[in-house]
Amino acid sequence: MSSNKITFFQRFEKDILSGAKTITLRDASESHYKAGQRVAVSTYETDRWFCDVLIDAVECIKFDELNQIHAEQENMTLPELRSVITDIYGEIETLWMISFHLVRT
Ligand SMILES: CC(=O)Nc1ccn([C@H]2C[C@H](O)[C@@H](CO)O2)c(=O)n1
Repeated sequence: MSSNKITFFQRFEKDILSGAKTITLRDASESHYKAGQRVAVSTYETDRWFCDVLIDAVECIKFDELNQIHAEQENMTLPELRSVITDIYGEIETLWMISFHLVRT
């Protein structure tokens, strides 16, 4: 089912609001977002809304294909990014890269 909402861990809020983070990598359960869709963003921990984003693209990517560019788009180092993903999803092969930009209101 399509959803006009996405959550992020609170620790990423600043990076999203500053524009430093422009992608997020999710599992198949969040592969339903579509380019052009406006999505409300809230914290995972308390469901507090903090911005809207516009989805630019949703692309399938393998964990082993993650590179320095993806890390920069996540505002992390590549080892940090790999570690964050493994902490959240365990050993995962297929990810969905959701590219987005902030809607300034
Ligand atoms: C519930 C859930 O899975 N929430 C998530 C998943 C991922 N993220 C962030 C963490 C990294 O920056 C990227 C890569 O997965 O996306 C998140 O904030 N919340």
